[in-house]
Amino acid sequence: MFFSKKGAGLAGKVAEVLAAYFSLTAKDTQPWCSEEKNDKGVQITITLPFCAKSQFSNIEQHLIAALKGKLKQGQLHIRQYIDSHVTHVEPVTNIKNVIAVASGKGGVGKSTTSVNLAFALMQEGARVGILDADIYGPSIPIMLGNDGEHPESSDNKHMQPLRAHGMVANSIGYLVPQEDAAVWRGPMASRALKQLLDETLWPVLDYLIVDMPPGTGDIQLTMAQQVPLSAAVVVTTPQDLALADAQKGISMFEKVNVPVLGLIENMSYYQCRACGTKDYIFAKDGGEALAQRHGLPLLGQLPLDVGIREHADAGTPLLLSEPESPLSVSYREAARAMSMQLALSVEVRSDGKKHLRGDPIGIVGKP
Ligand SMILES: Nc1ncnc2c1ncn2[C@@H]1O[C@H](COP(=O)(O)OP(=O)(O)OP(=O)(O)O)[C@@H](O)[C@H]1O
Repeated sequence: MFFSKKGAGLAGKVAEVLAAYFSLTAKDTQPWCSEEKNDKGVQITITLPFCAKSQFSNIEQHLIAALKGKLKQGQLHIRQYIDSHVTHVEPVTNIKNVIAVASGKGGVGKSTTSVNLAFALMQEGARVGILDADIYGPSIPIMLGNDGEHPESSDNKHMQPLRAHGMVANSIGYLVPQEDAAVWRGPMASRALKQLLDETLWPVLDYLIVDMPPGTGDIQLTMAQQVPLSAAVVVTTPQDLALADAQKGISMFEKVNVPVLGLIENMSYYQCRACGTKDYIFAKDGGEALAQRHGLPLLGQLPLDVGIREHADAGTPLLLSEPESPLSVSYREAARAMSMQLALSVEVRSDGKKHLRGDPIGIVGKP
């Protein structure tokens, strides 16, 4: 068996085509491509550092067509491996990347986006969990359809995460009545988040999506500092008021040195089901302009859609109920863009996999 030098031979050519496919440079894609000679001939393996499972067959077809006869079906193997990325705080056992989903303004669809993004990442082949840090208005239990359930604990110190539709989750909403958490002061709220994060027996996860409380005040700042965030995503509507607050959200993460991977514009437009006309209820392209101003990618633009609201209220995740709908396709595009942006723009942890200990003892089943 023989592995070629990265960048040479057929693997080098594959890297070049792959670079054009993803609008990157061959320097970016060369480390993903390796070549091996065995009794079947030259075999090429591509290891993507982000999740994009739904695109594997498109990528394969594109490469075979572009490399005209040099690469054949059965010669190419595509897989993905998501690394842990650097954080300023010690990582949480078993979690490779904690990603905050934040918004400056309340009610812009941050929780809805968190849940749909989490399932979209899962459909792209990542192992994903969700943590509801919206201590004052936890809505994840309703959106996952398991409101009223409680985490189990065998030692009164650690909790098993809840499981819903293949996703692991925890939320203050599973632990205390909402009226109780609503009156907590800042330090208690941040302590609760830290406990939820540290005392849940998370299985190995590529991404833990954290639905942050809305706003950019002291509580959110403390949370952003205490949680080992690899990065953040900011959700906004295109409306001026929401954009001004989203801007504050971006600045808050900059202040605590957490990279912002991009913006998601929610409620971008409403499309009439009868005539197809698009109405820009909250103004047009505000998210795009804000993203441009900050040199950030616009990861996605989602419409105001009754289906998004209905699935959130019913606890039947849109991505699972209607996986092929244009909305689900848009969420998966946003998930791939987010995952790719993390892989390309944030450094990989130098101490590697030390914090990955396998499934914690006592955990039932796999995610
Ligand atoms: N794209 C959308 N289309 C239709 N309804 C939406 C969309 N996004 C969110 N909603 C609805 O808007 C309401 C607010 O959404 P959500 O709870 O996700 O916002 P939030 O920003 O997390 O709110 P909070 O500030 O309370 O945490 C919910 O009723 C949700 O179902």
